[in-house]
Amino acid sequence: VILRSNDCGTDWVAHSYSSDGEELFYINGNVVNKVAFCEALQLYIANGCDLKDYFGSNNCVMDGSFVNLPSMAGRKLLQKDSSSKSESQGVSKDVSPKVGLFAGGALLVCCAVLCPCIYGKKRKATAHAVLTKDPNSILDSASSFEANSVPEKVQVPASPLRVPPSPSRFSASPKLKRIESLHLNLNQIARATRNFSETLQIGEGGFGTVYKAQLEDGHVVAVKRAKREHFESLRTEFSSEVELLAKIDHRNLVKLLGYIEKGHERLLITEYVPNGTLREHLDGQRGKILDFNQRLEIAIDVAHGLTYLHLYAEKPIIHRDVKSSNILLTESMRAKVADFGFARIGPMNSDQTHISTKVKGTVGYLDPEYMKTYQLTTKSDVYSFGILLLEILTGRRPVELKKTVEERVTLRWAFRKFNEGRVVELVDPLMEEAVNSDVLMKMFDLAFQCAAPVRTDRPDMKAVGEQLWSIRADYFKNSRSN
Ligand SMILES: Nc1ncnc2c1ncn2[C@@H]1O[C@H](COP(=O)(O)OP(=O)(O)OP(=O)(O)O)[C@@H](O)[C@H]1O
Repeated sequence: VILRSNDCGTDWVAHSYSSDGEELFYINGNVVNKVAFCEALQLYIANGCDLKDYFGSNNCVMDGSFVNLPSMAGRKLLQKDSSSKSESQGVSKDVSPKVGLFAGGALLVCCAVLCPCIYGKKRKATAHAVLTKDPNSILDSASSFEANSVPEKVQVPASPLRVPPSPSRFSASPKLKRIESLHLNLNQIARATRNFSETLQIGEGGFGTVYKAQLEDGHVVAVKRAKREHFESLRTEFSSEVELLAKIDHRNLVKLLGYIEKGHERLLITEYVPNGTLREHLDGQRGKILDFNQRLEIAIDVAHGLTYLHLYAEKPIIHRDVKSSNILLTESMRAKVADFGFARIGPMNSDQTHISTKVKGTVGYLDPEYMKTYQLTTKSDVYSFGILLLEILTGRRPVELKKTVEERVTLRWAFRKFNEGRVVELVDPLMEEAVNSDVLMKMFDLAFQCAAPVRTDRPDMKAVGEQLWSIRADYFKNSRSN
């Protein structure tokens, strides 16, 4: 089996058997051990390379769980310029510059499923209402989900513990593009959007209006034009991190291409993703209803995008607004995580467990521990991912306002049914396919692990991706045997 990586340049990996049946693993023609081979594969995948079919075939699974590898090496190594390849871990030095950079952990975390507690606050308001919030009143707020409409974004005052961003550990990254590389100016964008013509509007969010624009070189991009009330938060919260976000390049993350700040205009230019949001697909607004396999693939894509942000970006990045309307789909139904408006750099030192910051995000997806303590970690994204996974499986929104009180909060409703063994009843009724109940149990179990009320009970995003891969393998095994 020779596997070429299209997305990761010319490196290739291969797997075969010797004449006496022993497994052999190669990276660029060099024999390596299985651990090094699997590390390389995992990091290929974490970097957005397309080796899924191979990886899904369980070649990197030993005794039912992924090989246990040293964790956290990947990000450190990704910062190095390609000349410093000798620091690769587990892969022999002369293997490949790129594969040499790949190393990472794969820890299958099996957390107990804890009864999820729901915290939230809802008010009739526009999507971006700013709330002033007493951190002690979070528990009370659960009941105020009643009688309201769309999820709203939340901001609360900063905690006095707020820590200023630490200086970059890896300031020089010569390989990475700088944001200026797009060289766009306001006039070009005005032309490309035909002066922000209504006919080119593709969406409206709390942040502003989104346009589809064709640049002079033919590239189609999305342009987000900020509303004036967000100028201040753009300046303080976002522009300092724009450069960092612009360096991120992963197939499951919407690429930020540029940011223009001039006069009364604040524009974000991003990759254009043509096939609508995950929420629109779940609502049946985009034609064919997603089948189970597509839902599983979307969950895996999102897990990969978030793993990249948490572990492999130049600095750990916390998205803070993971939700179905921020997942965009391509024509081939690949998912990309969008909307980095709230993204923050996470803890930089190993002795720092969290950063303290304002609570931001969308009600229904917000980590209750972060809401209570203002302590933000990558596990807040894991919580939101858990809620998203429930949405993907059930088709429901995190809060279903038209349902009875007992059924209103999807996490509570699903957890109760799950514990009663009624998992099949949880599945999106629009999806007609009958999915094996063991596979469903594992998916829901994973969603509840992610949405555990305490962050230490949640797996990290990398482990979530691995569990999804293993569920995918089970799903295919079951589909084949039926
Ligand atoms: N890069 C993109 N490519 C294609 N369509 C996009 C892109 N970004 C946004 N859109 C479209 O524009 C809509 C509004 O996006 P935006 O991110 O501003 O708001 P939102 O995420 O829906 O809401 P909010 O930001 O208030 O949470 C999206 O729902 C989507 O349909």
